[in-house]
Amino acid sequence: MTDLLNTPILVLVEHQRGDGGSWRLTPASAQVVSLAKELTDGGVHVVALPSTPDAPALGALGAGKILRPRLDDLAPRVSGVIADAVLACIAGDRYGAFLVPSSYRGREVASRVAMRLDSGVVADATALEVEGEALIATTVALAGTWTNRIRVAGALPVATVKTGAHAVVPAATPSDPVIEDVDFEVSPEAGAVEVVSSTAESGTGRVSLADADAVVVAGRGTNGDMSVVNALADELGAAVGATRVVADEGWAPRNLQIGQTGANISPKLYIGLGVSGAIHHTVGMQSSAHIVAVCDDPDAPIFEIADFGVVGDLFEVVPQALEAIRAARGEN
Ligand SMILES: Cc1cc2nc3c(=O)[nH]c(=O)nc-3n(C[C@H](O)[C@H](O)[C@H](O)COP(=O)(O)OP(=O)(O)OC[C@H]3O[C@@H](n4cnc5c(N)ncnc54)[C@H](O)[C@@H]3O)c2cc1C
Repeated sequence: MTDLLNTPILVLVEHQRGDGGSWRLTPASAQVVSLAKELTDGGVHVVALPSTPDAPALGALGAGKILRPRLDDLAPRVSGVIADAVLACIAGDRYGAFLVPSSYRGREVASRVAMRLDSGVVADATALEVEGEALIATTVALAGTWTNRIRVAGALPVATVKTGAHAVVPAATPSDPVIEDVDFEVSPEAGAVEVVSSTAESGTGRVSLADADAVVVAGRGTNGDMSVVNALADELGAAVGATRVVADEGWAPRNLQIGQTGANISPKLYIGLGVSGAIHHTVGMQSSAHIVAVCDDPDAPIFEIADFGVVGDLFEVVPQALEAIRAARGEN
């Protein structure tokens, strides 16, 4: 059981467009708000960027206040602009910590905010607790062989939290969060960045890598045949990921690459198909809760971190697995 802070925690939350075009709180943000609630009895305030934030979802999680920076025509894609907005929000109260989901932009904003406040920052925390009045972050390193507990010091401890590090926990008493508009000045360095163009990636129709509870990952062993990977992902409602080899070969888009030079994921379930488990890949998935591997090489390093491994040809194993899943669901 963690000690508690007695000051509010500020969380920068992310939204995505839902059905009908309204802004919906992302699952990763809901997880961080739930985690923050367990670390303080001073309440949780959030910084939300859309003009119509998802107040019902934030209320269900017990957030007390929604701070809405006046972005007007400023670009929310520029991390310097968001850091300026967050700093203005922080100035309005005495916060005990600032937390952000571990997205690419989240890490950038967190480090900018920490630098401007001369505070410590930890990226990709898999757990947070309070000891006395100190925030302690847990991170994993070196292919999951090391766990670090790091005390985050400074005026306002800052941490980015990995997706899947905490469950979404509805508040015992839902709130009706107050929405407060916050004016802020854009710093010269943020103002010096201009978004020239911005193009939405065409959706795959699947859940995104960042928000997925389950991810099926294609390795070189697929030899470019993504059909089994897609079939298993669709059966499980999972996202599809890829190793760098698969992205390099053009068998999957680059934004699906997981690892040192790709995305960092920690879903409840990771399934690697024809993935050897090179360290450059495993650094990006080693904190997944359950790791399943199908690979024909019994000496592949993926089996050292797998909870469940099958040594075999993925083109024989996956169809059998699909049949078994459908039979268990009574679909056959
Ligand atoms: C600086 C740097 C950064 C890198 N960044 C990344 C990164 O971000 N992400 C990343 O993934 N990699 C990265 N890499 C590359 C990384 O080192 C590995 O080369 C890569 O992860 C290997 O991908 P793989 O597992 O798909 O292929 P392989 O290592 O070739 O493994 C394929 C496995 O599939 C097995 N197999 C073959 N056929 C079948 C079959 N029919 N059924 C079952 N199993 C089969 C093989 O036996 C083998 O074990 C980086 C490398 C460098 C140098």
